[in-house]
Amino acid sequence: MNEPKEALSAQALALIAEEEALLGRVHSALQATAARQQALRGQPRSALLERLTELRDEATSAVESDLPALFQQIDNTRAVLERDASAKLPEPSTPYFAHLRLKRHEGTSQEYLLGRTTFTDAQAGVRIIDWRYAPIARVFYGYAEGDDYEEWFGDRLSEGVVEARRLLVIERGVLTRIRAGSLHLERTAQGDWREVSATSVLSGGAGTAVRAGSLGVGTGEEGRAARFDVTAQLDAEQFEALQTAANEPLLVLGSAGSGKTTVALHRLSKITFELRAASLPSKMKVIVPEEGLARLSKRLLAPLELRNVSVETLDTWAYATACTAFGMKTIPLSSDKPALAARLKRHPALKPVLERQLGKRKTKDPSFKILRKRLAEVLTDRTALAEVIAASQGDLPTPAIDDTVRHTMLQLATPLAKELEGYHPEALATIDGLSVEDSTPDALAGTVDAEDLPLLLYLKLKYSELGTDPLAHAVLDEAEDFSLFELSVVAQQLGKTRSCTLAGDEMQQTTTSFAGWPAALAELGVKDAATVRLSVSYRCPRPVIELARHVLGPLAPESPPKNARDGVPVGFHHFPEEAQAWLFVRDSLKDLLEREPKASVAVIASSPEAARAFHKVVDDMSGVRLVLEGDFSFEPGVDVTDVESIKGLEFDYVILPDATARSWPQTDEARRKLHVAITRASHQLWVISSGVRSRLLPAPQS
Ligand SMILES: Nc1ncnc2c1ncn2[C@@H]1O[C@H](COP(=O)(O)OP(=O)(O)OP(=O)(O)O)[C@@H](O)[C@H]1O
Repeated sequence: MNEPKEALSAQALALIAEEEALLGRVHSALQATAARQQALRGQPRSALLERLTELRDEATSAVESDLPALFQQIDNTRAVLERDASAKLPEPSTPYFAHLRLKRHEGTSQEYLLGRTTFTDAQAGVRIIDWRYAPIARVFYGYAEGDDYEEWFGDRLSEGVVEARRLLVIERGVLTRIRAGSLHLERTAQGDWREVSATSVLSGGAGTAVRAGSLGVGTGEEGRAARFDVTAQLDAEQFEALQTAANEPLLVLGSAGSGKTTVALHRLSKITFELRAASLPSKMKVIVPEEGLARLSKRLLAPLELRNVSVETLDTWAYATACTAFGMKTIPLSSDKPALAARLKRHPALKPVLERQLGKRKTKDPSFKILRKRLAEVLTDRTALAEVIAASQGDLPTPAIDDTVRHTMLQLATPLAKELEGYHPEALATIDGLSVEDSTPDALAGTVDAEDLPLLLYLKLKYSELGTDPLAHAVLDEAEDFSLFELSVVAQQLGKTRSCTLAGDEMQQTTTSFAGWPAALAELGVKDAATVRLSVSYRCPRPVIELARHVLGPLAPESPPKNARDGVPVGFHHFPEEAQAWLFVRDSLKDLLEREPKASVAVIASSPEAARAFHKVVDDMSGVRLVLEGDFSFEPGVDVTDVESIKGLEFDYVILPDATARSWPQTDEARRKLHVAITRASHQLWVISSGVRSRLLPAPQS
């Protein structure tokens, strides 16, 4: 629980009074403007000008007592003339998220509120500026309260002191939180204000030291306070990254939870605003590797007023692009494929082999059928595949050759349905009602894998164009998981536009596709992209970051992220048997859900099979969901999921239920995946093991 302090200081009381009065002024000004817009909507500009002249004439001959009312009418009419009567006003429920007061050296003070819609009412002393383009926003993001600032706005130098810099939460029109430097105030459910201590805010609400042995730091209690808008919290490094020109490519790097997605999506918002084309969102695309992150990105885009931007997973994007490029309504996809073949098809080592094998073949605009046949020739050529394995330098094992050849041969077979054409349906009826080829190797006949689509598109590009609509900007999040083939197709969609944002972290690659940033940028045609490296870790507390670095071992970057906040120690729990371990987790989850019904918890297993097995232990508990296809609801409760589904996501609590040597062996791939799972925790992490503990974890302390 956040313990209220006894009584508020005079400084805190003055601050609350000032901010509440300011919000009151903003609401009145917005209400008055909305009423004026309503009253004058539909009136032609000429009528307004005429009315203004009349009022001025009246004022010259009016008696003194009538003057205030006349001046008021003049002001109103002028305000409407200056402001388009249909111009969008800030949303009164959340009109702004920050307050800045600057005292210039020459002595004048000026107040600015930061929001998403510009609004000025000079008479009421209200000025809301748009964080995306107002030059003064640079002062807000670049300086702290009390700092001297010095900024050039055009050719004018502005100097002074940042007198006030406050983050605010306004919920349904009510001010509920204020943060001014180290002073943090919160409105209680009863409507009073209390001061919250900095440590309790950082640790998620509990404010008391929590033993590693108990799960729960109070983060998901009833009545958890709304968060400050992340737009208000962007740090100077992140804000600077957003200043990259709209038509330039940008690579955003940084450790897990450093704000790469945040920067990429805010850049999208800024570019949309700068280009100011109403139809633009349809030409913007966010592409991410997995469904879970696609869903999260959509949620994050909503408050940035980018609901219409298309967010696609690599698979859905490749499928839609292939359908358009090959003029097909549907493409039959296999429902089952060997993991090793899928890895081979994404590996950069395949590219030179594919190019060499197919480079000699000249055909003008080959069809899907022809390209598929040519690709299959390579994928069934054992000598060519052996070259790919050798060039992968240990990333791909030799059995990948057999798996790929066998699988491709099955896909090349004529579908049984086609062979059986002409037979009477009754002769083909099966006992279980399924089609004759279902669940047999024949089910693969005539299909392609999702991984084949980028390869086929890449091959098509060798001979012709894609024929898809050009993109104005593309965000590629978790870009370390994009294959060179996918990047080359995105490059074609961007065309001459080089406007794109790649966000990534080489430590988080969970597939075999990463070829290194220089190769990725070259494939995308943006070798010279500006690169920013975000250095502050926001999501994870220090104990979690330390464990994540330990797990990476020799792969860990030299310097740890900066400014990690303190947090609860990681809980390590070892049991002789899995059954005991899981019963212990079940009881802990039950207890946690009772105490903190608003908490978000992820149980992240090493594989979908392990997630399914664990789920059986808790499937009778309400608020527990098995999520294996990325269909996260982001509701409070427990998501039982696997490591392949959670890239880019975050949860209050994370439990790793199978931290065994078998699930997490000493390989680079396991190190990176375990690191991804660990860094999803924003408050507390539990690592559960049974039998032989994973050697990637620190030795238990005796
Ligand atoms: N400047 C900031 N101040 C406070 N919180 C921030 C800031 N920047 C980002 N965050 C928060 O940190 C968390 C992680 O941000 P984000 O998901 O953008 O990181 P990421 O680098 O993309 O993570 P990952 O590598 O796991 O994909 C989010 O909750 C986000 O709102």
